[in-house]
Amino acid sequence: MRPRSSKTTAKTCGLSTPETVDAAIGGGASHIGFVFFPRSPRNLSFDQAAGLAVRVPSHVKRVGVFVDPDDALIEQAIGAARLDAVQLHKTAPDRIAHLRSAFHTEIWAAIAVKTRADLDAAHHYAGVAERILYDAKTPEGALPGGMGVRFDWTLLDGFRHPLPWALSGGLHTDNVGEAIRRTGASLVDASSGLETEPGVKSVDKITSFLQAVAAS
Ligand SMILES: O=C(O)c1ccccc1N[C@@H]1O[C@H](COP(=O)(O)O)[C@@H](O)[C@H]1O
Repeated sequence: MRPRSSKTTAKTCGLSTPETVDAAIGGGASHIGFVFFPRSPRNLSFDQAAGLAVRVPSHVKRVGVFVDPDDALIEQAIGAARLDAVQLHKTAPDRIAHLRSAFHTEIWAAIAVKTRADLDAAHHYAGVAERILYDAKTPEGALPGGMGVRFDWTLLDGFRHPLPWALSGGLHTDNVGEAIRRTGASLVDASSGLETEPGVKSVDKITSFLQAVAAS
């Protein structure tokens, strides 16, 4: 059991319809994630992202999810979806430093976690990212996120976080309360746990997830 200084907030990720964006906003999500990765079943075109982004009020932050993106993708996505932050998977610290100085945007560095040693990568992002996202390591060849895989939350026990952080990987309505109590996360992030099939978000699952976070 870990102490928390304030209520936990939630990012609902991989949204692709107006109904699910509205459900996330109405349910109290602090962040909404839009995926820009062609291999993902949640990938958005710039036009789709622009249409969804206009529904999001300013108190809810728009986060773009990328896998080692090139500059052109980031630039177009930031413009289309009016992103407040970018979440970068499999992106080296020097590359992140470049993107940060080129685009002056808030950066979340995703760390893939399976063992305690994996956490040490977080230290390489101090000074170049605003937040670490601890996500589960997925199987070789699979998408680096959005797979519903969780990691052993006890690995975070006693770890000295170099930056503000968020917890993700396999979270859903039935385990998010325990995840928050166990880790003390102040921000949690879920994607596939809010779906009926890959890429198809459920309004009911989004609503119950956000209720579980609020009740924790
Ligand atoms: O959601 C995706 O398709 C995705 C693709 C590539 C990188 C990250 C992706 N999603 C992120 O993965 C984590 C965990 O997802 P899940 O809850 O385990 O399904 C989450 O942060 C998503 O933003």
